Amino acid sequence: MAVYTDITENDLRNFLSEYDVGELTSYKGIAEGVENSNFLLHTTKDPLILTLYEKRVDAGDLPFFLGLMQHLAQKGLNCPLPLPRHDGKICGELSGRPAALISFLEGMWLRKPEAQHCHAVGVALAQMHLAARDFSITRRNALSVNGWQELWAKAAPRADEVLPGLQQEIGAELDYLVSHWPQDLPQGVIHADLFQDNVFFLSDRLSGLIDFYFACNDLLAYDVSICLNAWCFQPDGAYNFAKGSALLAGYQSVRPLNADEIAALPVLCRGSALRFFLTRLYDWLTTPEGALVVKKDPIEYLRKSRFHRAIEAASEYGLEPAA
Ligand SMILES: Nc1ncnc2c1ncn2[C@@H]1O[C@H](COP(=O)(O)OP(=O)(O)O)[C@@H](O)[C@H]1O
Ligand SMILES: N[C@@H](CCOP(=O)(O)O)C(=O)O
Repeated sequence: MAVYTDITENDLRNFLSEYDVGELTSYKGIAEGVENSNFLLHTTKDPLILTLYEKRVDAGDLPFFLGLMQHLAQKGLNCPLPLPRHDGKICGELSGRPAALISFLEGMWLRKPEAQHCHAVGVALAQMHLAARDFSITRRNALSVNGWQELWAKAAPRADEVLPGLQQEIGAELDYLVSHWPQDLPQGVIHADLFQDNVFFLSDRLSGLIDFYFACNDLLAYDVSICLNAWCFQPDGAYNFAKGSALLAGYQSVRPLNADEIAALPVLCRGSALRFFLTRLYDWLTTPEGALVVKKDPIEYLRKSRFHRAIEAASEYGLEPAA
């Protein structure tokens, strides 16, 4: 459960008095998510999500995140819409944290997605990339190669506590990525965390995307690699070629990858596997016992990283040859 900051009913009512959202009838902490504290609010009007932004979210980035959601929604993408306060601002403060109200999105995330869902995710990711092309604010990816090095510097001394030999293995992988990371691929705004829990479906239809709090400007194909890692492996760790193929075909049906992006896919997948390994490892080592959050397993992403190191060409991910 991710509720790091608790709120009192009184403070919440004061916070809500800045908005035109009706009267609060109930609220509860949401037992999902890792990064921020989320609450589901019921009011005499529509249900709402209240988010209190926690450690990895810099308050200075909120205009980017919340503005991006507004921009994407205006372009027809189904994502939560931040609500404006009476003074026009879309962010306030609650229990000492920056806080915002966003619209409630109907749908459920899929525990066992199939290839058809992966296809829909590929389509939605490419649509997001295109819809964000004229978004005017930019944000550097704080969790790209430099950010990985910073995280690793903090986690490396204790890495072998998690698995003997990790310090040597990850050090070598990071060195490889630093010297092979692609620079000249198409860039734009990426979601950067489009995992299963951030994509809602109603029945088999994709109904919306949430959680734009890692979004940033980076290589568009890197976002594809994040989705391959998040959506296309089986619980036993095996890569699912049919899902990978479907996700890539869905993406390419909206935004075809160019030859350089295709050639770079294996190294991008190595990078995104390492990125999630490192944040999970850091959290694994630093989250206090008893915190109300389910820690995610770094070793899942170590296995994915190893898998990608053995890949020689993007076709092994299920990429259809160009027509
Ligand atoms: N706009 C929304 N509509 C409906 N549910 C939401 C919405 N935003 C968040 N949630 C719920 O809260 C959970 C955690 O949200 P998320 O943004 O992923 O948190 P975190 O940033 O902490 O990872 C989601 O899995 C979902 O259940
Ligand atoms: N997707 C990341 C963790 C971030 O969690 P989210 O709830 O914000 O998606 C991971 O799996 O490591």
